[in-house]
Amino acid sequence: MTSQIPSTPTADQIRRAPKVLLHDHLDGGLRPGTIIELARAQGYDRLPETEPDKLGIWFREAADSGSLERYLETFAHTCAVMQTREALVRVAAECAVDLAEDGVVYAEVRYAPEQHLEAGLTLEEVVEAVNEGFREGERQARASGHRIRVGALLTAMRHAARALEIAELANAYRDSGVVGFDIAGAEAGFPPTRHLDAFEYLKRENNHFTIHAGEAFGLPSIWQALQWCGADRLGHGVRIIDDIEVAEDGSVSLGRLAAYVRDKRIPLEMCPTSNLQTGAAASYKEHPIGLLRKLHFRTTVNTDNRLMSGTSMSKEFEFLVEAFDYTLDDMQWFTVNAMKSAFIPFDERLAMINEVIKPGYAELKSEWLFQQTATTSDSSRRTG
Ligand SMILES: O=c1[nH]cnc2c1ncn2[C@H]1C[C@H](O)[C@@H](CO)O1
Ligand SMILES: [Zn+2]
Repeated sequence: MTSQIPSTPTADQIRRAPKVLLHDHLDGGLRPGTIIELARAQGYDRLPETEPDKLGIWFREAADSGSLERYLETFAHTCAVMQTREALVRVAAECAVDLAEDGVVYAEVRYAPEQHLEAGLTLEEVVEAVNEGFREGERQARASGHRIRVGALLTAMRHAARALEIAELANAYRDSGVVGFDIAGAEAGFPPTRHLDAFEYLKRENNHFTIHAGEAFGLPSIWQALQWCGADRLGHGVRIIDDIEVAEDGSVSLGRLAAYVRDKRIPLEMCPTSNLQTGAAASYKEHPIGLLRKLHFRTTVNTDNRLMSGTSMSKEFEFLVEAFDYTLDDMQWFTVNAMKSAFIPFDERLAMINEVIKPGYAELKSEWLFQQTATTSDSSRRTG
């Protein structure tokens, strides 16, 4: 019999637990201090604050608008300072280091190369700079005792018309650090089928892609992403809840689309705090991830934009532990789900699960078991 560890993990255990992150934007995760330094060095004078703590708060509050469109406006400042090779290398390296220090062992970090061309870089130079930064960050993390592997996802902006070009770029770099493709940006009015040529190209190339869908717009967006475009995963996908009915007696019935998503094991890249900010969910307790996890959808936990949401993988798990009483077993379930859904080869995913994730959780659980015996024998000595 496998034991179910009932304890609520502490913040320290959550941080030390191995975590896997599939949905994190490079331009949504800069350190506030880095933005300020890069802005000074580059003569960018439009930052709303020039002191790191205040700038961090400004991003969070500005992103707290309840609207995806207003949330996205804040990226003008981060993209503005990510236009040179040096800036991109630095931001990518710091991203890998910050994730590793937070206990993330595998991450797929996305960005839109087309948003980093203003100072004259080519698309290829952008990809190479970010790759160099990720490799540098992995090295720095290893030197300070953390292990992380970071793959890049290339995003095309859904309001623009460069998706095929970016898909070709992702394909060209698939053996050099880029593990897949994505589309992002305002969802309403920009359905995924606008970029069908890019998705069809990637399918012909046997390549992988995820699509932001079912975040600000509902079921039609998810349906198109899966049934027209053939997405391997859904970015957010939170609105799949609109196709699930819970009756007063607690019985649950799934519509055809929700059943398809669950039965086909389509990974949902859920980002709770981001969803609260853009109005896709009202509170952590009411976030659909609770029900979706119970119903065995292939749910994963993600950060989306650590800067705009003032979050980290550990914080997202802390919020969920608080809202749903999750245990280390639940955390491991989400983490294994995420690793299974990654875009790297199957044998490498399996090795991460068996050699890194499971042993990491086993160690944390064994600490808990020893604490239990210590507490029990202490109290039996006292009472005996
Ligand atoms: O949650 C999101 N939904 C849609 N688009 C997003 C989200 N977070 C970030 N983006 C956009 C803004 C970034 O500039 C772009 C590439 O990372 O992706
Ligand atoms: Zn996103």
